[in-house]
Amino acid sequence: MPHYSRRGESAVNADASRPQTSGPSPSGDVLAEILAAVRADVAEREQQTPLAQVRELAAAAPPALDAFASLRAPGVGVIAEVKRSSPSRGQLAEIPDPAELAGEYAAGGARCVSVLTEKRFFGGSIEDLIAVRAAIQVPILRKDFVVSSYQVHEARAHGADLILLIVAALEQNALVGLLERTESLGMTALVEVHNEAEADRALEAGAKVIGVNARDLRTLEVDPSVFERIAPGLPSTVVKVAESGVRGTHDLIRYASAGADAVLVGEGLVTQKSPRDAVAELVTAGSHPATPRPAR
Ligand SMILES: O=P(O)(O)OC[C@@H](O)[C@@H](O)c1c[nH]c2ccccc12
Repeated sequence: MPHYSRRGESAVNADASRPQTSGPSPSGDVLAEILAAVRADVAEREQQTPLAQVRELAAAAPPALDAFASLRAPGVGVIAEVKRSSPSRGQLAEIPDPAELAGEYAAGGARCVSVLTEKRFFGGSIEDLIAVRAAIQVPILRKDFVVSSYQVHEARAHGADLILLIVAALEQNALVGLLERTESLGMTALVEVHNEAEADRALEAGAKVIGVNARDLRTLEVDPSVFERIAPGLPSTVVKVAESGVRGTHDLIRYASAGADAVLVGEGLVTQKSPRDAVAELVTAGSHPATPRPAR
């Protein structure tokens, strides 16, 4: 399988379009840099709203929607992402009204809507999550770098149904604890992996939904063959999500034929004139995959 990378996606080219807020990575490990910033931001929010208060808000929130059931429905689901910028691509879209964009995604048939809430590198916020929750009824993924249970309660308090847990960002006991916390609040965890060792850790932790990210969060390089390598080794009971690098229906079909139950798409949607039509096109391609899907 040839190495597959798109123009402008290599770590070298990516540096030129980094947002001002992040700057070049001094360590060469973008994930470590993001995690340090996220820890500082969480500590600051916790000063303002203590954990006890966020727990109460989470307990009082309307119950989470069953994202697991949505993702298991027939056909390849589309998780459409509200994504303003990224460390690899700089600013992608302004998105002045994330609720409106989410409404377009839902109207186009998105199975779930992902909201990036990380501020410094992705230009998101909890306010985006709140606004999107008020606008749509489909399950919502809080997309962030979750390192503490504070963020899990915070997500639930503001209406998230799904949470991203990145294996590369967490020690195994932290991963297990956060997964349990997510499920105890009625939410689903999308557990993200990028290689076989991480996939093993996700399964050991009890992940029911596994996302294979084609982008290496340390170097930001995208290689869609990573999904084709890892997905066949996952049990058929696990919902498989292919993350990153979907720019059109051919990418969805490629992931579908490797066993994807859903694809997570950011850049390929936010840069479109009609995000609704772009989602609908992917949804249609996913409901009649050209290649037969492997039996489950
Ligand atoms: O814009 P893309 O190539 O469609 O990628 C979307 C999504 O996979 C990407 O935003 C993502 C996957 N895992 C993450 C973890 C953190 C931040 C972002 C991500």
